[in-house]
Amino acid sequence: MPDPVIVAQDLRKTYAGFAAVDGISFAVERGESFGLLGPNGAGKSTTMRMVGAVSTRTGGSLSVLGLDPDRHGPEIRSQLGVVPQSDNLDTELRVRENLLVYGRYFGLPRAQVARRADELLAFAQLEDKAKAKVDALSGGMKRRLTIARALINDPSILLLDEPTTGLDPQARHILWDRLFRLKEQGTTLLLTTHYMDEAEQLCDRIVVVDKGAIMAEGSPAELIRRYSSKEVLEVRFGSSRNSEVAERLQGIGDRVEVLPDRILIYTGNGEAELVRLTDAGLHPITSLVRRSSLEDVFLRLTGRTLIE
Ligand SMILES: Nc1ncnc2c1ncn2[C@@H]1O[C@H](COP(=O)(O)OP(=O)(O)OP(=O)(O)O)[C@@H](O)[C@H]1O
Repeated sequence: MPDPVIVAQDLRKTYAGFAAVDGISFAVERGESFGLLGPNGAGKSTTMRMVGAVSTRTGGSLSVLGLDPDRHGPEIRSQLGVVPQSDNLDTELRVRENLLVYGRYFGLPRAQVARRADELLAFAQLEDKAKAKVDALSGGMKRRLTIARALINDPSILLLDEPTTGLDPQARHILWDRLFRLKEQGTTLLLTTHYMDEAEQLCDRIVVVDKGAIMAEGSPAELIRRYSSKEVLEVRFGSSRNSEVAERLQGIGDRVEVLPDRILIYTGNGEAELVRLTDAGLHPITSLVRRSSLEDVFLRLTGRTLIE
């Protein structure tokens, strides 16, 4: 049963005649993780600002939790959590104090905010940093604190603008893990990213955005199936045979990579290569998967790469 909590129809935002968002439509279902994927300047942040009721639209319609953000800003903002692109934490305050002060902006009772702050410090894995200065935190910790702060009012929807930009791989993985946890708890996530791996890891569905318009929509797997031209066949023959088999793969695929437990065949046409493998007597294949990338989907749709 569809239960959309954010619905945009032909949504537009122009700045002095320039269309930053040029008629986009999408619906985010309750509890799903939905991504706006696109390069710099695509219109992702502008869309997020309209959803978050901090910027008004120029045209089209938008509904967030059944309300129009242009008319019901305060009600919507009280039910959302917002994680902006750059952390705007109060560096004069300590870690826990940041949560307490933010909670009071929402007019929540002091005892409730204190209880929630402790829960969120645990959630963000920052319990031992409660009294630390914000400046003493790593980039990943600051992001987690920003997310914790956005959750102080127990929002049903969390908006995240480029949540892991600038973080190292380990910090990104910790953050993803926290976002998975939120999703498990039923929070709807709307996030922007220009990282394909992030979209693949985190999002149930994505829209690919470029120059203010939607180029494609679907689950990462659907988009890859529909638009990607490159494929990687991951073939397992049984590890003892890998080196023997590798010698017989000359001329198959564009490139062959032999790993201890499997062989990866990079190719433009997986079906054709499978037939060739079988014709070459290379079986039994114990398992086979096709993998491809959203990077390739984007390139195919726009003729450009995501990070330029
Ligand atoms: N306040 C503004 N005034 C004028 N132009 C703006 C304003 N805000 C955004 N734009 C323009 O609108 C376009 C979309 O910007 P937006 O920040 O939404 O892109 P984005 O996809 O979020 O990119 P990034 O990944 O860099 O944040 C850009 O060309 C930008 O320069």
